[in-house]
Amino acid sequence: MSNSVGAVIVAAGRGTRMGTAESKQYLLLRDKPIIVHTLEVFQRHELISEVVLVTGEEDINRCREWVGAYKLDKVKAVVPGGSERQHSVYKGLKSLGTEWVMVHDGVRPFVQASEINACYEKARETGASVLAVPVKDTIKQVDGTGKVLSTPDRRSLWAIQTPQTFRLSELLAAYDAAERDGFLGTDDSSLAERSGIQVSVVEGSYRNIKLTTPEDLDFAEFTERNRGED
Ligand SMILES: Nc1ccn([C@@H]2O[C@H](COP(=O)(O)OP(=O)(O)OP(=O)(O)O)[C@@H](O)[C@H]2O)c(=O)n1
Ligand SMILES: C[C@](O)(CO)[C@H](O)COP(=O)(O)O
Repeated sequence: MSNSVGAVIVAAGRGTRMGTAESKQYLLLRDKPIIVHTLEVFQRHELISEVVLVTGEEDINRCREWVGAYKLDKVKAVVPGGSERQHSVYKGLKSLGTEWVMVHDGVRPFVQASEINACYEKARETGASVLAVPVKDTIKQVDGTGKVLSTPDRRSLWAIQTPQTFRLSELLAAYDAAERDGFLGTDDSSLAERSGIQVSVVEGSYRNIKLTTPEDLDFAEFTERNRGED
């Protein structure tokens, strides 16, 4: 059986928490759109044979231009997303033709090649994997009025990142089931979990942040400045 690996990179969000006029995935970092930085990590990676980019309908043309200009020839399709991340991923999965899929947020440009390797190896070994870091803060469950309900044991809590890696056919079946049941999850693993897929964590880095709020851009600029030229 082929073990080809593809990536679905989702970038169809509006970035409301970032609060910029331009969607955050298109802001420039060292003169290059953030989404291009992310795509380049997968373009350079020897494991990845195919990439599907999911964007807003109105952004498809400029994304296709960047695919050409930055020689991102592993990007086989640029497709329109949906109203929620889950809908965007689903559309991307339907356009991919590999045995394995890594789903990755377009606004996580700092993922490392070594992390992609580790995620793939763990998925081959156990069936599915997510990149994650142990939480640093104490986490509390709080009700709608601000009253603390409980303090879960931090040793069992991980902050989940992307990539999230699955057999494409299994993840597609999990997405079909979620659609059928009207289930909406905030990551891909939650759909896989409810379909009975065992998912394992791979310990990653606190640097693989999801650029979400304005202070994340300070971190991104600092990180880029200190990385120097590739
Ligand atoms: N309908 C959506 C929503 C999100 N995403 C993508 O999913 C990733 C993670 O989402 P998030 O950081 O929440 O992005 P936004 O939805 O754009 O942000 P916000 O919630 O602040 O509006 C991003 O790369 C985003 O572009 C997507 O493809 N389609
Ligand atoms: C998939 C994800 O990045 C894992 O941390 C996250 O759940 C995306 O959530 P968002 O609500 O789209 O920010």
